[in-house]
Amino acid sequence: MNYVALAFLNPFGFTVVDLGCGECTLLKMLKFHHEIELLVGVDVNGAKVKKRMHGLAPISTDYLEPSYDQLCVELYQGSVTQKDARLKGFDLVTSIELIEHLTPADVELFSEVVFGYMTPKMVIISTPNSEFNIFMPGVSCYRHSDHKFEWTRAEFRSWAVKVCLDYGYEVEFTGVGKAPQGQQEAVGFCTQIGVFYQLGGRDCCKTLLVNDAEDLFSYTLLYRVNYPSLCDNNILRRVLVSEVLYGAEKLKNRWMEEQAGGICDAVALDPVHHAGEIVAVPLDVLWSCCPKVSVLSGSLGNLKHLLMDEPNIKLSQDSSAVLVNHWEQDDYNLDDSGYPEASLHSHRCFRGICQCDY
Ligand SMILES: C[S@@+](CC[C@H](N)C(=O)[O-])C[C@H]1O[C@@H](n2cnc3c(N)ncnc32)[C@H](O)[C@@H]1O
Ligand SMILES: [Mg+2]
Repeated sequence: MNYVALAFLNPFGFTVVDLGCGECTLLKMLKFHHEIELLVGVDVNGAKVKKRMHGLAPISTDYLEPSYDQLCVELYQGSVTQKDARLKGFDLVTSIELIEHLTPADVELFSEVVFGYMTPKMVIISTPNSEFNIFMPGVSCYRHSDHKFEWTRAEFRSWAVKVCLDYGYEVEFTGVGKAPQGQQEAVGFCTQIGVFYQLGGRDCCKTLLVNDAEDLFSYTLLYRVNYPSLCDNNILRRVLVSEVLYGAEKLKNRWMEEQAGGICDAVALDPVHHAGEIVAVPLDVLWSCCPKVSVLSGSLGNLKHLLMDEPNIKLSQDSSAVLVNHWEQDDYNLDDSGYPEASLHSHRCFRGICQCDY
């Protein structure tokens, strides 16, 4: 799929269904297209889907470094000859090497379900081109024992043109797998592909009129997963908190290095003297020194607001600074309100980062 084709679709998050998804090979490739927000697979053979569906689960980096992309993957067991209301109105339906496995009567139902009921903006259908079989050693009839037919280019074209007339689409033909030199025009591609575009919106043509009472959920949901996304407020907070803690720790370490190498050598290196001390890293310093923190929070005000009720972050009483332990410790000494008291002796400062004795 190229970006020109995608540009024809909804720019605010695409929805794609792969009919006859089998082992989810196409879905596994499509999940890397950032534009796609809902990716659905349907196959009549549920066992086949179940065997491979976990390959569509998010991996550890999706959780550790989530992006703003949103993606939900759903897999269903069901037949393309039956309607399911959850599959209506998608941007794109793909059907790769499926229709030749259907009886002619089921191809009719497929056309009605896909173009008349699901009414996607775009449909991509691939099927073998029987004219190419002369180049396939050992193929005397069909390429696969389960094929109910294999069409010539003219037969595919005739079916596709009828579908367009019936349901208000236009079609372009292409393919993959070139014939030997000089014979491409006479024979065509190994696999022929029709790319169908819906004409003039969903209301202009013979779409099947289905009212809500008739809407069906005939497919069985096998798998559903939401990828972690920074659009989810809980995930945004989790990532922001870890960036704040990381940034504050780094700034504190820089400050300690400065202390150790400069004026307060003896003091800074004496762990006993500093036990229980806390370093205050001002939010505005974090904001300007940690690009990820500023990008994730959007503004200094937001940063303050987002951290205020965060149990894993200790803020100073006026919420202007993050408090981190001077030395690696398990706990701070907190007062009754849960925060260190504000009797700050800011006797050692570096870029606004202060060591405070509580
Ligand atoms: C040749 S495989 C193609 C699989 C996949 N599209 C690919 O290209 O790797 C055909 C798939 O269509 C599925 N299939 C056959 N009849 C179907 C039907 N009526 N509804 C949904 N899927 C069907 C089969 O179970 C099989 O997984
Ligand atoms: Mg096939």
